[in-house]
Amino acid sequence: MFVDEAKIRVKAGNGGNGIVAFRREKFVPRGGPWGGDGGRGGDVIMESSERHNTLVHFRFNPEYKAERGRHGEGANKTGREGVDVLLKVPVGTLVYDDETGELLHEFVHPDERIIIARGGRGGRGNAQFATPTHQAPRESEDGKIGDEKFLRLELKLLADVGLVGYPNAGKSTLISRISSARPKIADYPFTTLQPNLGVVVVGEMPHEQSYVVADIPGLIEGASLGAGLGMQFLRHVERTRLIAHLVDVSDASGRPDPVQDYKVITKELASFGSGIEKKPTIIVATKIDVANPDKLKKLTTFAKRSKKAFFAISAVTGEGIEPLKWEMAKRVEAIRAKAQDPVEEADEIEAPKKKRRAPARKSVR
Ligand SMILES: Nc1nc2c(ncn2[C@@H]2O[C@H](COP(=O)(O)OP(=O)(O)OP(=O)(O)O)[C@@H](O)[C@H]2O)c(=O)[nH]1
Ligand SMILES: [Mg+2]
Repeated sequence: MFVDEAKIRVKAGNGGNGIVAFRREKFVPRGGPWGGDGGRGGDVIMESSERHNTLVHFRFNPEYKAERGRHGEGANKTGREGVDVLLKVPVGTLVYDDETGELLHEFVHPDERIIIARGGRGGRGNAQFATPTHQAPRESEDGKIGDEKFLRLELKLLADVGLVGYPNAGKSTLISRISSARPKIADYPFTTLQPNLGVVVVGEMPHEQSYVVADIPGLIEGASLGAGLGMQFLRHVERTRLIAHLVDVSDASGRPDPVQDYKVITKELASFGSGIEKKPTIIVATKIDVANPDKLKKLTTFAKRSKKAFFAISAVTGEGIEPLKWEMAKRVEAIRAKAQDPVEEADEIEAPKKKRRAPARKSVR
């Protein structure tokens, strides 16, 4: 099970206090009460977005506070409302109350919005307490406390990029170089028996981007007919946005022609029948530290002719790894942005209202 998790604290703004004030002007000898109400505290809002696919940004920054409402002012002026805080979460995120374990919300669609912590209401100023028999009230209310919650966010990871290729092509080695996944790596085929998912982060906070890469067992000729192991795992790359097709250009592959290798695997992908072979694909030549120059040249030429993006990497020297990492980020981002074109208006869903924890305090001055 590939689950991303983050724990955060959210605090909505407290309401501003209402105040006690009386009108005092030169030609108005007994001015009435005119203390304004406090402003409402800001809410903490969560919204699902297709731009995010992991929760890593919450692990960098686990605390979110909305602004408090300003206190009321004289002349019956209501205090300014606190500014809300908006947290973007990936579609599929589950939000739990970390203290009770209760599931508060599941984001199913893009652009769903909930108030996860509600700002406190502003307190009333003394102007609001005036009645015909009580014309100079000296009472006002304090603002109410904004909600505070400890949340656990959970997300089942879906891969953005699928690594495919023959066994031993270097798929697991690549994922271990670019993410924190630590799969088993060995120089025999079918080392990977289970798919591995890794979260790749590029750039610095707050401009970082992250995406999920899936490393699956190698494919071989005849995989679609049941040879090897890889086919049953192709469903993990069925929904990815991008394929990185790794081709070994060293002599370690034991096969003479990398272009032929590429074609064989592509044919197997096509036999799976869900259009994986038609996904945007980057061709990646691997093991260039020990490349057979003829093989590398042949694959390079082929990629150029077929107008496919092409990268050559070595997991041993690190050559080409950074550019590939960024290119994948760029493409994933572009495909996400495209997918995000508004298709339908999502409903606004509000979190169930919760009882206020702090009762209104009435201050008499
Ligand atoms: N010289 C060199 N060896 C590499 C490179 N990348 C991977 N290898 C070696 O190639 C062998 C296979 O690497 P893996 O990453 O396990 O290959 P895989 O594609 O995950 O293989 P399967 O899991 O069997 O499909 C290992 O011995 C790695 O050390 C590289 O860039 N240069
Ligand atoms: Mg592997």
